[in-house]
Amino acid sequence: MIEVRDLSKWFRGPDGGRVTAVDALRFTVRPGEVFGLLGPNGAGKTTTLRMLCTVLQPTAGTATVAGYDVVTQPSAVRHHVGFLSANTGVYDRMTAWEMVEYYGRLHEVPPDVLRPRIEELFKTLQITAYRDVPGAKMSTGTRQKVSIARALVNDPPVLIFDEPTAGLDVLVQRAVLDSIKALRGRGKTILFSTHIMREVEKLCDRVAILSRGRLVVCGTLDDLRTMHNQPDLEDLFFQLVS
Ligand SMILES: Nc1ncnc2c1ncn2[C@@H]1O[C@H](COP(=O)(O)OP(=O)(O)OP(=O)(O)O)[C@@H](O)[C@H]1O
Repeated sequence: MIEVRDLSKWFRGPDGGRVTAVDALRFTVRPGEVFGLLGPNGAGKTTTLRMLCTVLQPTAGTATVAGYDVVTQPSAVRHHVGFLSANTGVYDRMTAWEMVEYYGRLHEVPPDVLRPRIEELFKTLQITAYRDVPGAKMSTGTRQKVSIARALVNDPPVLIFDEPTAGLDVLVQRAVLDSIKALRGRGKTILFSTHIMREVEKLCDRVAILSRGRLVVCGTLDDLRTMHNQPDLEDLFFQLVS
């Protein structure tokens, strides 16, 4: 479960003024649900996800992830969340296996559990052939799949993905989306940001649309279409954020 209550983040802008990146956000993501965060560039999606992963400190408000407070219990949050972004680090000199194993050890996964789990993840993500290939020699798609394996290695209950399919070809995109669906089937709480409406339509149980740091609307796609009398998601998005 993810619970976000009046979460805000301000930055100091280049002119010394205040930039409100995230403004009093409120939403809940439940186990077994895929929740999509949509919004134009600069809407505050990445800042929100980074606060939930404890990479950034909120300026105001509260958030809990898997029942742990992001400000007062950051290390417990990190143990219960798998985070993935388009540029999650894959080290050039480590092989796929070494990298995922390293993160498993960091998360204190017992050795007898770790090996079969990595084997299973590599099989599901179809990267077994790359287990001994170093990061420097991997394609973008393979690097992203290794990052997914890394995010899942400790089997966290909550997954936070920032534009997980950015820059990937359609085959890898589909593999990533299928993995997300399978994770939902296992009762994971999944929050992800995207610009791709097709992904949202295929995957999201509920969405929140952000604009200039504020939540403009939140609900199921059917709710939003009915509420705004607009069957086309892209047109609806345009109507709400422009
Ligand atoms: N470290 C920072 N210092 C100052 N301003 C920042 C910082 N990080 C983000 N911002 C500002 O906060 C706002 C929200 O940025 P954020 O990256 O969260 O948006 P986003 O919705 O993820 O955009 P995109 O879709 O382009 O990734 C923007 O105005 C951005 O310029």
